[in-house]
Formats: sequence, structure tokens, C-alpha cells
Amino acid sequence: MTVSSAPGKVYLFGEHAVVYGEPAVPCAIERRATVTVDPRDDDVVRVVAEDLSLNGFAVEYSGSTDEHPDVDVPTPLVEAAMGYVDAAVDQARDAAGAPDAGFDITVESEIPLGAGLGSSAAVVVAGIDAATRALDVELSPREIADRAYQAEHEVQDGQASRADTFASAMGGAVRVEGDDCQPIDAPSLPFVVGFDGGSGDTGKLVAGVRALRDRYDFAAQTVETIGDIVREGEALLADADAEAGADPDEDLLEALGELMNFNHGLLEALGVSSRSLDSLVWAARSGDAYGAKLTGAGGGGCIVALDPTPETETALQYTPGCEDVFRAELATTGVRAEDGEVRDE
Ligand SMILES: Nc1ncnc2c1ncn2[C@@H]1O[C@H](COP(=O)(O)OP(=O)(O)OP(=O)(O)O)[C@@H](O)[C@H]1O
Ligand SMILES: C[C@@](O)(CCO)CC(=O)[O-]
Ligand SMILES: [Mg+2]
Repeated sequence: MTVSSAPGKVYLFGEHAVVYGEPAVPCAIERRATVTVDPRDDDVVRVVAEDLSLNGFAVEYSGSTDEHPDVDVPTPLVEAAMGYVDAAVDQARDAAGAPDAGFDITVESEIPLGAGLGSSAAVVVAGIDAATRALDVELSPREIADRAYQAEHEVQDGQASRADTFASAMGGAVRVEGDDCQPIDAPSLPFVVGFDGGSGDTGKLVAGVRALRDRYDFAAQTVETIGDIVREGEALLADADAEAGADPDEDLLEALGELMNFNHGLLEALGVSSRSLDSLVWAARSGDAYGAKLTGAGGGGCIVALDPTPETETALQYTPGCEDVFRAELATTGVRAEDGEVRDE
């Protein structure tokens, strides 16, 4: 049996624009998905994913998505829901040259689904690591990131960047621009996450931005301007030259917060915010956060704010429609074995 975990993430800046080659800075956070894999003697894949509740049903099915799942919901819904796990299994089989490998898989996760915290990337990254190790293949975190990106790309109909999967596989703060993915040094940023209880469909939201961008030059320019915000933010982080994990100074937080606010405004213009996300963003700002923005694909789910004091958490807790508030620590480790195996670096 192999067990692997991988973290979710928040975007300091740059979601959506990163899909079109602009840079982005996602940061891995200490909320993890854990995948347990037991190899089988046959070619069946059996997945237990209790968090995956469709119309109130937990999904458990056998035989990859080719066989009829044992739940009382329409097959296309289950197929859509299981897409990421299936894609991770395909990548692991491919990496091991074992197209007929069967597995019993259990997915457990602390990351709300479809809420902008990268649950899909964490499940895919942890799934590929656990399933390849179950087949006696050890991939480096970069190789896992690359395969996890292929999986997300496939499930999201060709509309995915490397950002979520790279952050989840490597941990820490990272910078992604097209195929260029690098870890970066960032101070310990005081992230506060507010969750509206909702979710958005990443593939659909990305398709919506693409349509706007194809239709209007000013939407294409908006995407480029998000890239400018990211470049400005990176320069601030580089100038601050803070040691990874050090406490950031107030000037840096103020400047980063201003850029986050600007970034949120442009995401809103691109149609990926929502009434409740906007309301959480404004609650965080009135709670004295340095800045606040939606994180991830949007449509519903989470916002991220910067505040070292408890004020933003308190303001969010008292905001109608806010289901959960928590402080998100930077996850310094990306994908890792939870079964005692030590990775060769
Ligand atoms: N615990 C889980 N068990 C099984 N599948 C999961 C789990 N968590 C996430 N997934 C898969 O990931 C999908 C959600 O991915 P999606 O990309 O829409 O949102 P996200 O990754 O949480 O947010 P974002 O991409 O905006 O950061 C779920 O529909 C499911 O297919
Ligand atoms: C919206 C998006 O930029 C981030 C989703 O967390 C999509 C992607 O990068 O694949
Ligand atoms: Mg996702």
C-alpha cells in the first residue's frame, strides 16, 4: 500500500491570465489531499472518494469509468466527477508502462472541491505519486508536476496552466509562465481564506474568459494587465529579498495588498467573480486586510486576503454567506509520501 499527500494552493496573483502565457504566483498551503493506493491482481480500478458527494450520494465505483458506477446518479455526472482521478491513473499506468494495472484507491481531502484552492491539482499530484510508487516507479516532484499538468489539461478540455499542479507538487511559492516553472523565495505571507460554501467549474470559467478575450481587444488587454500586476508583484518580492519564511514588513504587505485588490477588480471584469465572492472581498477589506481577491477559477468558493492580525478573520466570520474562515500557512513541502518511504532527491 502506498499513501501520498499533496497541498492545495492560493493565488497571490495571476489566475486565468496564466492560461494565456502571462506569469502567475500561486502559493501552496497547508491543506492537503491524501491518496491511498493498493495494487490489484486484475485491471479494475476501484475508487472511494467520500468527499465527492453528488446530489447527496457518495461515489464509489469499480472498473474505471468504462463500467457502470454503483450510484444512483447519471453516468455523465460521475464521469465528470471522476475525471481527475481517472486521468491520474492513466498517467501512472503510462509512467510505469503498465496499461492494465488495477488499483484500489481512496481519496481523502481537507481541500473544499471546486472552491479555488486547487483540490483537483492536489488529488491528481498525490494520486500520480501514490500510484506510480505502487508500481515501483519513483518520479521526481517536477516529473509528477508535469504529468499532473497533462492530466488537468486533458480533463479541462485543453484549458489548463501548469500553475496549480506545479505549486502542489513542489510546495512553497512558485512562479509559472507558460512552460517555465520555478520555485521562488517568499516571506511567510499572512493569508486569510474566506469560503462562501460554493464552487465553480474551472473548465467552464476558463472557457468564459477565453470567449471574452477572443471577442474584445480590451478583454485581451485586461488579461495582459493582470500579467503586468504579477510582474510588479514579483519585483516587490524580489526587492524585499526576504528569506523564505521570514516575517514580511508592513510596506511589502501594503504594496502586495494593493496589487491583489487591482487583480480582483480585473478578474471581476472578466466575469469570474460572484456576488458572494465580492461580498467576502469587501468584508475582508473592511476588516482591515491589506488586500483581498478571489483565488483560483472563481464563480464561487474562496477569497484570499492578507492580514497578520485577527481582524479580517473576525470580519469574515460575521459576514452573511461566509461558511468558513481560516488562516492558510504556506506549505513548504509539496507532494510527499505518507507511508514512511523517503524520496531520493
Ligand atoms: N476529495 C476529492 N475526491 C475526489 N475527487 C476530487 C476531490 N477533490 C477534488 N476532486 C476533483 O476535482 C474537481 C474539482 O476541481 P476544480 O478544478 O473544478 O476545482 P478546484 O481545483 O478545487 O479549484 P481551482 O481549480 O479553481 O483551484 C472535483 O469535481 C473532482 O473531480
Ligand atoms: C483559472 C486557472 O488559472 C486556475 C485555477 O485554479 C486555471 C489554470 O491555471 O489551469
Ligand atoms: Mg482545479
